[in-house]
Amino acid sequence: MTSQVDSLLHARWIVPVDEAQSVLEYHSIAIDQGKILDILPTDQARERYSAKHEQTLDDQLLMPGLINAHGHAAMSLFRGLADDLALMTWLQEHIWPAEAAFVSPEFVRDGTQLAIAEMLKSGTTCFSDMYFYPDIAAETASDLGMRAQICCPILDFPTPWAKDADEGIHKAIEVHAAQRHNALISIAFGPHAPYTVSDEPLRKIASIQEELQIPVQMHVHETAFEVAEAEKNGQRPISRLSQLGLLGPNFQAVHTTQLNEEDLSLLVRHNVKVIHCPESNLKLASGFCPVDKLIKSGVTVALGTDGAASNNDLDMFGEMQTAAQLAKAVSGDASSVPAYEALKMASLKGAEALGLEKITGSLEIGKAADIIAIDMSQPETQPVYNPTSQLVYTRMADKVKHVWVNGKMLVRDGILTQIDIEKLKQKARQWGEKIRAGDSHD
Ligand SMILES: CSC[C@H]1O[C@@H](n2cnc3c(O)ncnc32)[C@H](O)[C@@H]1O
Ligand SMILES: [Zn+2]
Repeated sequence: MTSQVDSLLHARWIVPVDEAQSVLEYHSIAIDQGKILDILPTDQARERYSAKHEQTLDDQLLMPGLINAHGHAAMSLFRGLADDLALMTWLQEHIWPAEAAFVSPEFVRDGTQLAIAEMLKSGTTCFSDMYFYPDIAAETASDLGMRAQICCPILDFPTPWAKDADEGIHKAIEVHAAQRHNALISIAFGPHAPYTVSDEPLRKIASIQEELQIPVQMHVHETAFEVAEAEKNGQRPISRLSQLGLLGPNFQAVHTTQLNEEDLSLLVRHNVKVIHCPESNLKLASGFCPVDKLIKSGVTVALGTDGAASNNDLDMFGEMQTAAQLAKAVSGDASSVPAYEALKMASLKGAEALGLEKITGSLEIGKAADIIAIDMSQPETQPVYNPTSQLVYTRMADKVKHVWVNGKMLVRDGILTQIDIEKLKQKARQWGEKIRAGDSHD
């Protein structure tokens, strides 16, 4: 007697991302109702299960979908608008004026779709977003079947979405309530940075997040300039956030390129999650996150691309490679962030950072079927001594063949199943023309 399941995937390799750092050969995954029901040797799977959809993935590797733990999805429409600039010049003289002129619900819908198309095609199945109109971003991700943490933006000054921090907090609570039954979407507070949000709203966020258990994501210690400016007022930002009661296991600190011993011990003591965005830090010359030191101190470090205007792509395989290589350069130790650790940062650690580790981030029985299939047959991946090494140190994003989120196939043979890519590219080109012409909506 065989058990009937929705899908059965037979793979040459499976990298589940587990404690044992397993690499399974000739194993299969049984999927039912969007979840992983079983992982077992293929000969046993053929005896035990029959499936509505059965696929044999010769020369392919199955692994958890990647988790992009920090970004600004709709900024894909600003890709290449302002390059080769330091953070504050880039933000104040180029990005914030462009956002004031062009960001609208339609901009966010189209830009988020463009980002999701790019992320899915390169193997990301879950992303964290911090941008204006988070209600629209949540709806867009959910409609396309993508998993996301949506961080509602909170800044002291007027933005396209809220007139001040108080309104941002109020609207964030509404978005949280509206999305609470959506299995694909989780909502977080997104206070932008210590230099754009004052003490009063931060205290408010600290108390609400504790009560409602809503995560908080924030750019923190991104540059030496940020920390030096804060020190002029007598306190480093991490120390200030600690005093305001914001630091805790639900706090996601993005960047942290500047950490002294006191900062580090606060992050450790409060079990703060760190989100490392190496390519954005390199491009904006922001500094280097001491990843090796953080991991050795027991801090959960996840990976993010940041927005496409500061990266300039949303390729998490590339980010993994950069993270593994940069960690070695920064620590002066070639054994820092070995391949499997980089893989964990882009999957299981990402899920842990976003509080989604019971749902996604690894291939485990009972978790959602958020899975990607990688073509390992190309010349640049031969020979395969160690599949994990190929995944991190060679060019892999273009080898993503299939993608499933919650058991639903969103990419088949490299083609998006839910998105009309030609129509989407046409919309992106139209936005590009409008923005180039400086033709704002008001
Ligand atoms: C709160 S909405 C997001 C806000 O952040 C801006 N942004 C994009 N990238 C960065 C970065 O690396 N550091 C700081 N702020 C960034 C984005 O343009 C929006 O205004
Ligand atoms: Zn960012």
